[in-house]
Amino acid sequence: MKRTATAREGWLLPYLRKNVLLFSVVFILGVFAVACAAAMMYTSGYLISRSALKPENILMVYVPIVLVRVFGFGKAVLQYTERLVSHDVVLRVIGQMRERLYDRLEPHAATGGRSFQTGTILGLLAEDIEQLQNMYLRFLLPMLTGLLLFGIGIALLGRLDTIFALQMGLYTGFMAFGAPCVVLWRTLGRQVEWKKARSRSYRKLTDALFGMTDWKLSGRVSALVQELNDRERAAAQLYRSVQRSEWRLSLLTQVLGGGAIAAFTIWSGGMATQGRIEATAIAAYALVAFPLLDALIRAGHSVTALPEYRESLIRLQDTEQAYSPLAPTKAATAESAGSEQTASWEVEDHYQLEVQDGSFKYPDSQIWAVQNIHLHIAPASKVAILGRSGSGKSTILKLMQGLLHPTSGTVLINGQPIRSPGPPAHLFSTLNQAPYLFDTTVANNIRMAKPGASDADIQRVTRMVGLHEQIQALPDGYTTLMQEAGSRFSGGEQRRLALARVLLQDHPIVILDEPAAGLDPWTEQALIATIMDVLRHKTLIWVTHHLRGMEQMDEIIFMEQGRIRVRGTHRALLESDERYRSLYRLDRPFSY
Ligand SMILES: Nc1ncnc2c1ncn2[C@@H]1O[C@H](COP(=O)(O)OP(=O)(O)OP(=O)(O)O)[C@@H](O)[C@H]1O
Repeated sequence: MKRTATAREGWLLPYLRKNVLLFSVVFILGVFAVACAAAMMYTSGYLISRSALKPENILMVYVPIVLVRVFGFGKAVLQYTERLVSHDVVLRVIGQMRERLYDRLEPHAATGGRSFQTGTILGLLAEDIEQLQNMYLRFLLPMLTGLLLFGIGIALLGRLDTIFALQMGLYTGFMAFGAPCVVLWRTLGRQVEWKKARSRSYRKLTDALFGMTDWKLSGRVSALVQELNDRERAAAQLYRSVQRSEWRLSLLTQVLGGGAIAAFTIWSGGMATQGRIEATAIAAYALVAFPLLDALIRAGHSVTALPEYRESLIRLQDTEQAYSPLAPTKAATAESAGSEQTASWEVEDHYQLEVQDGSFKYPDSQIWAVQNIHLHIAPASKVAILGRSGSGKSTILKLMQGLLHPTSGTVLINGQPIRSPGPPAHLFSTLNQAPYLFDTTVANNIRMAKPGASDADIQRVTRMVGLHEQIQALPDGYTTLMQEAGSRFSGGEQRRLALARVLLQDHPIVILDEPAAGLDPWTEQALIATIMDVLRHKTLIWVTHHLRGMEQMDEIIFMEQGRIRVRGTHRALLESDERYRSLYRLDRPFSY
């Protein structure tokens, strides 16, 4: 519920609200730091003028001397503290944002995800969220400080000379905000284009890295490098053009700032001539403008980066939406409305999965991915889902895990309809054909499934999957480094290590997504035998194209174009279904 509200409010407000106290402290520190700088310049100006009048006694300028030191010291301390607190709070916020995005993406990673583009995701996690850090540090906080000081400065000046205050208000207002807005308007298109080019570059680069072997085999690496270079160059050209506009803006504001100082000096000279201020205050008025104008210019400049922040925000919101579980059916929503009782899967040990007349259509598709599915998977039962590519096997898995919600019909766990954000992650483990082994020790690779697991726990599961002796024989036993992507282990051994992870996790339902694909028949047979043996007490849902091991399943479901074509035990299907029989013959030519 809380998560949904956060998603609705976007990526800025919830974090501002959550850390309002710390943000207020940063804002107050920022204002006081500039105020201290202004006070130091004012007293310095006064001190210079007073000293020029040759005071008879040093004691006559003693107080301004002390004040200059106090303000100078105060400014440094306040600025340092403001940086410290602001970075602390912003880094916390960035951490929370990355966690939020990760939570959204993680469930989809387990099942392959929807249009999962690693480059886009890396770009989001690294660059876009980083941009939002700047949004707080370089835009929001300086802008608030700048506006407040601008208001106070003009109001104080207005007490001395209303006309001059109005003129300066308009002049500095144009300098600080008007000129950057003009530059923003002129560079808007190029900024958006640059941001998109960067994002495309990220995508292309990660795509190229993943397919590097194929690029090498096709002998086209130099063409790829050339294309990547061209993209980078085009993006850099756009960036340079935006930068040039910003440098011009910088020059313009510095010149206008110089004009403001000159105007102040002339005005304060006039005021002193009229006897409305002391002559010693002329320099003070001229100097006090420096830090104030500086804060104002910084605030104004931050406006030019707004399109970048906006692009990052849009991309984050789009990704969050694309990876959120799709809206539950009206029936499921009505059933769950107002019921705050604990879902039964949170309290029971045995899990029963049901799909009642489930159908699903992807939002951008005209055809049903699955239609009128009825399934009942009892605790510890073994069910295989077979079918050609595109027949709807993965969609059923996603429906059962709550990653998708049926367009019509219901999915239940222990009699409770699954509703957003889906059943807890500790219900399902997945064993697939490409487990990733990280470049750390063998023990750590297994322990990642359950971070607190002891060495004895790890050895128990490696014994179960038949790898203990082999691991012990490695140069450093369980602390041997895995080497890149587990290259010291064969394909079959890598799957066994992944099976050890699944055993350590000890979740009640295990999804086997072609875990033996690509292995030779003997290794495949041995692996399947181990899987069936060590996971015999768990619910198994096995998605496969092959029929090896089907004898051991309680039910085989044969999918075709999103529907269940036939179902039954291996023996029953062999007897009754010609298609299944011929497939079995093809798959296992020597055993039938
Ligand atoms: N994100 C998506 N958007 C639109 N259509 C989709 C999407 N994912 C799958 N489909 C379509 O839904 C149907 C079922 O796809 P699904 O991935 O469930 O099949 P599958 O049996 O798991 O295939 P495979 O064995 O190749 O993984 C297919 O027609 C597929 O094109």
